[in-house]
Amino acid sequence: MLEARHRMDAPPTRSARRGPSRIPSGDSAPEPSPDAVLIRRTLAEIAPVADKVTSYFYAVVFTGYPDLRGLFPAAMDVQRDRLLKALLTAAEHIDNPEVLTAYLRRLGTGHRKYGTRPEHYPPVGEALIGALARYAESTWGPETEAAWVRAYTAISQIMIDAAAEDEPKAPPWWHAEVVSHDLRTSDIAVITVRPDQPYSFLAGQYTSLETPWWPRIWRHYSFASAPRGDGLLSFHVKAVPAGWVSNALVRHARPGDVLRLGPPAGSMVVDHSTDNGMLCLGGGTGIAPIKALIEDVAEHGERRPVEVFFGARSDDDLYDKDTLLGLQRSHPWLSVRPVVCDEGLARQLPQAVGTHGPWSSYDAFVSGPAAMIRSGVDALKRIGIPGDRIRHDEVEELAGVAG
Ligand SMILES: NC(=O)C1=CN([C@@H]2O[C@H](COP(=O)(O)OP(=O)(O)OC[C@H]3O[C@@H](n4cnc5c(N)ncnc54)[C@H](O)[C@@H]3O)[C@@H](O)[C@H]2O)C=CC1
Repeated sequence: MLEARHRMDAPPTRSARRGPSRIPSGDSAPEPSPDAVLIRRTLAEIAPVADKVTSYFYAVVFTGYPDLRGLFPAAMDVQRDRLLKALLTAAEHIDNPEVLTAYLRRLGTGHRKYGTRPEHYPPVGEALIGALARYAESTWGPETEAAWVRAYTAISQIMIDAAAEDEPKAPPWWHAEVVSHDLRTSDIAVITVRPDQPYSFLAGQYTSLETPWWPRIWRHYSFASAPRGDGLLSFHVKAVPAGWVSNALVRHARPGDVLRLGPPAGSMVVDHSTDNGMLCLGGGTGIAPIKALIEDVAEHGERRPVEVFFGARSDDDLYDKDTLLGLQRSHPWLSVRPVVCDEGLARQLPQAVGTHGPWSSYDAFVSGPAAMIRSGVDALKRIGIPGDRIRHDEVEELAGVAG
C-alpha cells in the first residue's frame, strides 16, 4: 500500500531527532489547510492502487521525456518508486514548512548526483498530476488539481534552489578510489577509499555510494570512522542476498576500482555542547557509525561515559569486536559489551542494560537493521530515555542499504 510505504519516507519528526518541529498529529495538531485536506483526500484514494499509479507515473515520464530515462537505473528495483514516494510524502506534509523545507533541501541537493536539472521538474510535475488525475477520479477536480500544482511548484522550487545553492560549494558527486579491501568474514568487508576531492562530513553520518558494476544504483553506507587526517573514508559492507551493490563491493571491488559518492547526510552525530553520557546500540554492520562516534568523542578529549552494546547473530558476526575492545583498552570512559543474540538485540537489551544505568541522563544512538532500530527505540524509551534524546538514521533510508 502506498500509504504505508510513503509514510516510511516521511520527513523526520522530532522523535526521530532531526527537525526542530513536529509533524502535526493527534489532538494538538492544528487544523490542516484547505490544500492539505484536498491533497490527503487524493492520497487516500490512490493508496489501494499505488502500484498502478507508480507504473503509470514512470511510463508517462519515460515515454514523454526519454531524456529523463538516463537519470534512472537500468533496472528500476527498489528505486522504482522512490521519486514518486518522496513527492507524495512532501505533498502530504505541505502544511509543515519548517520540517518540509529541511527535507526537500536535502532531497534537492542529493539529486545533483543523478544529474537532475531545473528543466527536469516540469515534466515530472506533469506526469505526477496526470497519474493522480487518472487514479483519484472521485476526489479529482479543478480545486484539487490547483492544490497539487501549488504544492508541486513549492516543492520543486525548494529542491531547485537548494541544488543551486549547493553548486558553488560542493561537487555533485565525488570519485573515490578503493585503497584497501579487507574481507573480515565470508560476507563482510571493510573497504577504504580515497576521494578525489576533499570530503567533509561528521562522525555518525552516511553517504550514498555507486559502484562501476551497477551504474545509477545508489546505496547508503555509514562512515565507519571519524574524519581522518589523510582524508580516507571507510565503510563496513555486508553482502546481502540479491544485493547488487553490496555483493559487488564485497566480492568484486579491489584496490584501484573507482566508486562514486554522493554528499554526506544524516544527523546521528555527537552533540559536543553537552557532556551527557552516550548509550550506543549497534547491530551487525550497524556498529560502523558507532565506531565513528567513539573516535569523535576521543578526538574531542571528552570524558563523557560511552556505553556500547554490539549485537550480532553469532560470534563470527562480531567482526569488529577486536577493534572495539582495543578502543576500550585505550579509553577508560568507554565500555563495549558484545551481545550475541539471534533472536534480536532488542529482546536482550532491556535485560542487558537493566543491570547497568541509570540511563535517564544519557543520549542514545541506535544503528543497524531497520527492524532492530524500531524495536531498539522502543526498548530505550522503556528504560527511561526520552524519545528526543534517541538518535538514529531514518529507517526508510536503510531500505536502500539492503542491496
Ligand atoms: N546507520 C545505520 O543505522 C546503519 C544501519 N546498517 C544496517 O544494519 C544492518 C546490518 O545487517 P546485519 O549485519 O546483517 O545485521 P543482522 O541482521 O545480523 O542483525 C544484527 C543484530 O541486530 C539484531 N536484530 C536483527 N533484527 C532485529 C529485530 N527485528 N529486532 C531486534 N533486533 C534485531 C540481531 O539479533 C543482531 O544482534 C543492515 O540492514 C544495514 O542496512 C548498517 C550500517 C549503518
